[in-house]
Amino acid sequence: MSKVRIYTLAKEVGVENHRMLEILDGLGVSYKSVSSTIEEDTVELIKQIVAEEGAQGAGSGAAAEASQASTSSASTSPANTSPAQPAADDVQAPTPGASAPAPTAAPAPEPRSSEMPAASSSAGAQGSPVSTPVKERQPGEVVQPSSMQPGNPQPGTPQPASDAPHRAPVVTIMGHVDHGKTSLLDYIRKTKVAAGEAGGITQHVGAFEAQTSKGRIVFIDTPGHEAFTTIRARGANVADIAIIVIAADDSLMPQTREAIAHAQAAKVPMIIAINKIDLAQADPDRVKTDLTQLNLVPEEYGGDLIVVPVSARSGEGVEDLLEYISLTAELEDLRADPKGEFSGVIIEGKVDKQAGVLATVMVQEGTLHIGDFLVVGEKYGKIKAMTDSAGGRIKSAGPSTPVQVLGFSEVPDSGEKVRSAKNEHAARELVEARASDRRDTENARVRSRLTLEEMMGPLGSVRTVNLILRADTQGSVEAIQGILARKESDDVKLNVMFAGIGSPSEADVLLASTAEATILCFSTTPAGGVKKMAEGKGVDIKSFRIIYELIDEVDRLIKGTTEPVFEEKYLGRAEVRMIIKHPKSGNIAGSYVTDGSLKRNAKAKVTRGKQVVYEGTIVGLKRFKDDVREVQTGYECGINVDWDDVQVGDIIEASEMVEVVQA
Ligand SMILES: Nc1nc2c(ncn2[C@@H]2O[C@H](COP(=O)(O)OP(=O)(O)OP(=O)(O)O)[C@@H](O)[C@H]2O)c(=O)[nH]1
Repeated sequence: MSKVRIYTLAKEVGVENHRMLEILDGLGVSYKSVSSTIEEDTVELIKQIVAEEGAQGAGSGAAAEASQASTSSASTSPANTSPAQPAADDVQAPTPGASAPAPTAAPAPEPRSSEMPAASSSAGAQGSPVSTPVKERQPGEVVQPSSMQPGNPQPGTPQPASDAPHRAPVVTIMGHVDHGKTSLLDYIRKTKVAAGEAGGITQHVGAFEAQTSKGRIVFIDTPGHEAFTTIRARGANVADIAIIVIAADDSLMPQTREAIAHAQAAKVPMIIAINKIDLAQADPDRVKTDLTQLNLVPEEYGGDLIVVPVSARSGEGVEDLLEYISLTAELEDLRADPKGEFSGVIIEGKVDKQAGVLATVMVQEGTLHIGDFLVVGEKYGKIKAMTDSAGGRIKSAGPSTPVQVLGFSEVPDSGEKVRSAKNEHAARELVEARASDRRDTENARVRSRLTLEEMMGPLGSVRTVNLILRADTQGSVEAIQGILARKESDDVKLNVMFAGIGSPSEADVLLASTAEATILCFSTTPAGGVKKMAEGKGVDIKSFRIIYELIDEVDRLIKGTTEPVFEEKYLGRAEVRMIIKHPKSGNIAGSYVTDGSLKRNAKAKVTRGKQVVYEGTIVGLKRFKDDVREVQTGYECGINVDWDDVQVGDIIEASEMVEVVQA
C-alpha cells in the first residue's frame, strides 16, 4: 500500500496545506509536518471529505475556490474572508448522523485551536529541525478564523492581534565558503553581485526582497566565511527560515555543521539546498547520507528534512526551492500587524562618506515612517530618509521589509533591537533610562567581582599584543573580534584597545604609539594625513580587503613578528668555461652547472680561487638562444650576472631568499 505526502495530496485535491492539516487534525491523524506521509485509506477518506466540501460549497459561492485564496493576502479587513474559513464552515455543516465521513469530519473545527499546539509539541519532541513548521501558537492565534468560535466577533468588529495579516518570510542562506550562497541569491534576484565582491567573498550582511512566483520573500545575504560567524548567528535570529547550502561535490564541511547548529539553536526550520548538481562530480546522495549522520534525515529516507537539489548556475531546482520556502512559510503562519507598535532589528550599520550614518533595519512589527524617532540601545535618531533594498526612496515600510535608514548620529550595533518613540523627548528619556540601568549594573559588577588580575592586569608572563581595529561596518568589526577571540592562547593575549567603524583617526595613531599597538583596517584605509602621522610615530597601519590576509597578519602578530623573516637558501653552482661577448648585455659567462640548479633572478656570488670577487643577481639565463628560468646540474648555459669582469674558471654560486616559517 503506497503512502502519499500531505502536500502532494493537498495539491492533488486542490486545497491548501493548512486546510489539509485541519482535516487531518479532525480525523485524529498524527503528522509531523506537511511533508509527512499518510496511509492510502486516509487518503481516500480525505478525498471524500474534500469532494463533499466542494459539493456543499458550490451552492454557497465555491468554498473550495475560496479556500485556495492565498494565505499571504495582506488584507486584514474583517470582512475579508480568511482562507480556511469557507471550507471549515462546510466541514462543520454536516449534522451528526449524516453519511460516511461527516461524523469524523464534523468535530474538526472545534478542537482545532487546542489541537494545533498539541501537534506542534509532538513535532517538537522529535527534535527534527523541519518538524517545527506547525509552531506553537498563542490561544486564539490559529489559522482557524475566529468567527468560527462560538460567541466570536462578527465581521466589522475590531480584530484581535492574532488575525494580523500574513507577512513575507525572512530567509537566511547559510553554508560553507564557496558552496554557492551568493550565486544562489544571484540567481534568485537575477542580478550579479558575486563578481563585484572583494576576493569573491561576501563581506557584509545585506538583505533584499525578491518577488518570486510564490510571492514576496525577503532574503538576508549572510556571509559564508568562518570569520563572520557572529553575523551569521545573528542572521539566523532575524530569519524565519534557514536555507543551508551544501555543494554536491563537497558535502558537509565545518561551516555547514556550524550553520546547521545555528539554525537549530535559533529554532528556525531549515531547508537543505544541495547546490552545484550540474557538476559531473556532484554526488547528492552522499550529501543526504552525510546528513543522516547528524540525525537529519531527508524526506526521501523517511525523515522530515526537506532537501532540494539545485544548481545556482543553470537554475535547475530553484523554483522548487522557492516553493518549499513558501510552503514552510505558510505553515509557520507568519503574521505581523502593520498598524501595531513598531519593532525591528538592526541588520547592518555603517558610515557612508557622503550620506553619513546608515543603518539597515528589518521591520518586524508595525510600520516605519519618515520622521519617526527610533531608539537602538543607548542611541536614538529621527528618520530623515529611507531606501528600500533596491535603493528606491520610500516613505514608509511595513513588516518583513528591510530598509536603510538615514538619521542616526552614531552607528547602531547590528543585531540590536529597534524601538520607536513618540517624540524626541520620549526617545531621549528611554535612552537615558537605559544608560542609567547599564551604569548601575556595571557598578554592581565592579563592586562584587573585580579580581586583582582584572585590576592589575595579567600576573603571569603572558605576552599582550595591542591592537586597534577599524572596519567599514559594525558587522565586520564584530567578525574580526570573533576571530581574535578564538586566536588567543594562554601565552598570548590579544588586547583590542579600540574597535571602530570608518578610517583610522589621528587619535588612533596617538593611542597606538603610546601603547605600541598595531592598527588593523578592514575595507578601510587611512587618510593621507593620518598615514603620514603614523609613519612619523612608527605606528603600523595595515589595511586589508580580504579577510584571509587579515587572519594571516593576526597570526604573524601572535607569533611575535610583524614582518616575515627571510633566510638565504643555497641553490647550486656553475663553473665558467668561456666568456661570450654580447653587444647589448655585456659579458656572458658560458658555464656548466656542477651542482643543484641556477635560477633567473637568484642572488649570484662569484668566487675566484678562494676569494669572493663579485655579488649580484643572475639577470639573464640562456640555454642556447632561449631565455630560461632554471638550469639543472649537468647542463651548459649562458649566465649574465650584470658584471663584465667575470673570467673563465670562476665559480658562480646561486642562492635565493625564502621566508622562514616561525614555530
Ligand atoms: N558549477 C557550478 N558552480 C557554482 C554553482 N554555484 C556556485 N558555483 C561556483 O562556486 C563558486 C563559489 O560560489 P559563491 O556563490 O561565491 O559561493 P559563496 O558560498 O557565496 O561563497 P562566499 O561568499 O565566499 O562564502 C563560484 O565560482 C561559483 O561560480 C553551481 O550551481 N554550479
